Amino acid sequence: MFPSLSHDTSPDTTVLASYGWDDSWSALAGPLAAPGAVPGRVARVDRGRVDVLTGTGRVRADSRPHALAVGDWVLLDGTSVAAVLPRRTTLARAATSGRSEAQVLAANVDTVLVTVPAESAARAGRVERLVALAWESGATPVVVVTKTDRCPDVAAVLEDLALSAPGVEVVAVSVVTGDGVDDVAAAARGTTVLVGPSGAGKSTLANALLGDDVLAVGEVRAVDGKGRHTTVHRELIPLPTGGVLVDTPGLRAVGLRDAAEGIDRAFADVVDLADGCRFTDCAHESEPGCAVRAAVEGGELPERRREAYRKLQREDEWAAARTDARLAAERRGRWKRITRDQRAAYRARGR
Ligand SMILES: Nc1nc2c(ncn2[C@@H]2O[C@H](COP(=O)(O)OP(=O)(O)OP(=O)(O)O)[C@@H](O)[C@H]2O)c(=O)[nH]1
Ligand SMILES: [Zn+2]
Repeated sequence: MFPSLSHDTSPDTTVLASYGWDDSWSALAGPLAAPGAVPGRVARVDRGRVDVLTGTGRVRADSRPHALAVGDWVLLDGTSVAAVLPRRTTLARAATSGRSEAQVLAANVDTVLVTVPAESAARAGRVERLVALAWESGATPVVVVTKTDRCPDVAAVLEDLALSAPGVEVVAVSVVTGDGVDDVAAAARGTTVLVGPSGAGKSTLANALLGDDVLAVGEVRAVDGKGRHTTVHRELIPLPTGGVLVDTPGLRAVGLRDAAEGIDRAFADVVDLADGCRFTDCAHESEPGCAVRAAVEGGELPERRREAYRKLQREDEWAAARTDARLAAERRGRWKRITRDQRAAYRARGR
């Protein structure tokens, strides 16, 4: 009933596959399917409405009551979302502007390309934060050093970053010379997002990855289901080298939230050392028998790594406390309502 890749090579399936549809999505969709349901991927989210890319074109659909994100796979019943397939990964950040919930930036992302301009790569703090965010989401981070044409000693930058992102692939690219564009394309496995500070070269790199399909920044040519070229917003774009690029605005500065595991993975070197601390809840500040501080003093661990780890942990704990405070306030509110309702019921009975 659903386009399955191994058995069906119709144009619809080919188009759907270019958005990332595969046999495992098809298997997940099966049990949720009502007759006539059409699978598609969310490319754009507005209030209560979504743009869904299906095998036969773009459909504007009513998403209520689902809370959808770019990258979600859904089943459409006409122009309404009948079902949402379970997410493989969820890229979320702490919401800004005083709200304490997380904000889902994209769903089902496989690869997070963390861009850092070669000239400012020494400020690795941002890289560490974004690598932690990527690990936490369930995706695989790749560090991309951009604008290498402007940097006299790329090798030193790469060496430095390897310390800031242990176990993470690091690639170097210059869109000016073209060096490394193929490496980035190869690293962009599955559904990919580009994250990093403003001016890091994300849009330029996206255009380079998209090759000839590019019209201008903000617009690309895409082939619709009928084989026509149409201009679409660049939210979810098939890459000519395979994979899909998701453009998520607002992925420059991110706050971490509920990201303890992601942080630990991004700081695997520090966590390894922490196994040797005397206290299991050691904060690596002034506790006796701290193996992390001993490693810093012995020159095995850069002090900035210890500091960066603590900083992200504190931030994450603070976000968690804020969430707890909100939940507590909600509980209080609910309790007030319950007692008020009870009193009202009591009075009503007494009459
Ligand atoms: N020298 C050099 N300049 C580059 C390279 N890639 C991008 N740039 C320039 O860097 C500037 C910023 O590039 P963008 O692609 O707009 O950066 P961005 O990360 O998308 O920035 P935001 O949209 O603000 O997040 C532009 O002037 C680009 O032309 C490169 O490989 N080498
Ligand atoms: Zn310690």
